[in-house]
Amino acid sequence: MPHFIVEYTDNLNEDLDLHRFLQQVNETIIAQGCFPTGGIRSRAIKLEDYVVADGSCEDDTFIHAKLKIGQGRSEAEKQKVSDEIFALMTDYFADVFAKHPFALSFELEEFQRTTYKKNNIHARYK
Ligand SMILES: O=C(O)C/C(=C\C=C(/O)C(=O)O)C(=O)O
Repeated sequence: MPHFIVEYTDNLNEDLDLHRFLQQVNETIIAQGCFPTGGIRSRAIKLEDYVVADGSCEDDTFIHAKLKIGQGRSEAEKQKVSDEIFALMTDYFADVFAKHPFALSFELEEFQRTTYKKNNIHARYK
């Protein structure tokens, strides 16, 4: 299951349309052609308890996203999906960057062990 998980600080709440962002993330992942559409699960998690830097600025904000995938993709495939997702994030959150003290980051992580899975959504995309 490619899992896309984005965490965001709650002081960004009013500035974000995360459903539209997650839709675009899924479209980006599907367009790669190497991830099963029925396995893609994206979600956003609002952070209420966090500290940025030395904690002196309550207006500090951040967004961190992670794409978790199974093993087997080439380095080129992993680099391409990472580059495209971070480009989307940079573009999508450009207004946030202009308006707030803001840290944006992304990582790709591979599951180190086989995941346990049972998923009947795949049948829809066969
Ligand atoms: O292999 C994995 O665990 C991740 C994965 C796909 C998973 C599913 O399709 C699923 O859970 O149904 C992947 O393509 O990276």
